[in-house]
Amino acid sequence: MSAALAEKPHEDPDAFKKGEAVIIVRDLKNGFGEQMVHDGLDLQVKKGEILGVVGGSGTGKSVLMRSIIGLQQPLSGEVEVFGEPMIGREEHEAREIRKRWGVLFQGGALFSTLTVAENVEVPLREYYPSLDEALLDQIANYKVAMSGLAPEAGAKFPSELSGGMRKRAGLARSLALDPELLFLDEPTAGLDPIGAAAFDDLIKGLKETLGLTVFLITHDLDTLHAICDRIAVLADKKVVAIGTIPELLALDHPWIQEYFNGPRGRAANETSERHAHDDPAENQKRRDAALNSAGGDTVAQNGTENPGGEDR
Ligand SMILES: Nc1ncnc2c1ncn2[C@@H]1O[C@H](COP(=O)(O)OP(=O)(O)OP(=O)(O)O)[C@@H](O)[C@H]1O
Repeated sequence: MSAALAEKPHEDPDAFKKGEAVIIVRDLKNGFGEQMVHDGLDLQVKKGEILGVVGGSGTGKSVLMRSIIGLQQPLSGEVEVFGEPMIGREEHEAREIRKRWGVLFQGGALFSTLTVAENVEVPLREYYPSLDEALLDQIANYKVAMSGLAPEAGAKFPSELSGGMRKRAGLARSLALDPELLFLDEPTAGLDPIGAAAFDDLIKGLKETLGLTVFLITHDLDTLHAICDRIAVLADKKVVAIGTIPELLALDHPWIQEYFNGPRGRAANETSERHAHDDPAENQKRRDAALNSAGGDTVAQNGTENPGGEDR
């Protein structure tokens, strides 16, 4: 689908064939008191894609995610996930749909009095109360490993983790129920560049191996270049454009031009072009090295904080 400035109130409802769109948002309106956050927002997320959601601070990216997952009651509009209407559903119906997605909130949103493994077990206990303790532990350990944490991390409390480890622990919990769809709210915010690149690789790897669809809110230009299939731009209370980076760059929209063509945007583009010409084996080595030096494993093994790097 090519990028288009959404001058009309509704995105093309036939943009994807039936069943191809995992999320459909139509004519969404959200507001708080006098302030309208969304006014006629349309969006479709295609099965199997990583959709990056960008926009200036306060444009309503998190409110959009909260509306889709049912934590924010919109003023009006429609939200469909997996072909199921979400607004006004009975709790027991919504629960069955919720089971099919995982969410990583900005700070990880871990329970501070539970260990990482116990945090991962929370959704398992909620949805499968008859699972025995041994199986719960086994599943939790598996999810901890999938998230790139060392086995020792499962027994740690969130306060004993670095920022990078907390993100991975939150990711482990979001994977607990084998989701088809992942919501990630600024997953690389606050990570040093190496840790952020390793996290990007982890998400991309999970998407490819598990066939996940990913709704990814981010400000991180490197993430957009490295792993997003398409990008939706929020501005003026709606999705003003959606497409690949080259498609967005072809648009004459001041925020888009400033964002992708400003100094940071150009630097991210150059980095991604450089990596596109890398040898795949070298890329793998780079990823392994990044993973080993990222906050995650290092901290899990020696219990010390990730030696600081600047946030990206
Ligand atoms: N519960 C709430 N009550 C009142 N206003 C809210 C509430 N939640 C969000 N808002 C307002 O809605 C607007 C959009 O917030 P949101 O958190 O979605 O922005 P965002 O695009 O995710 O921003 P950022 O990039 O800074 O995280 C903001 O002006 C915010 O103050």
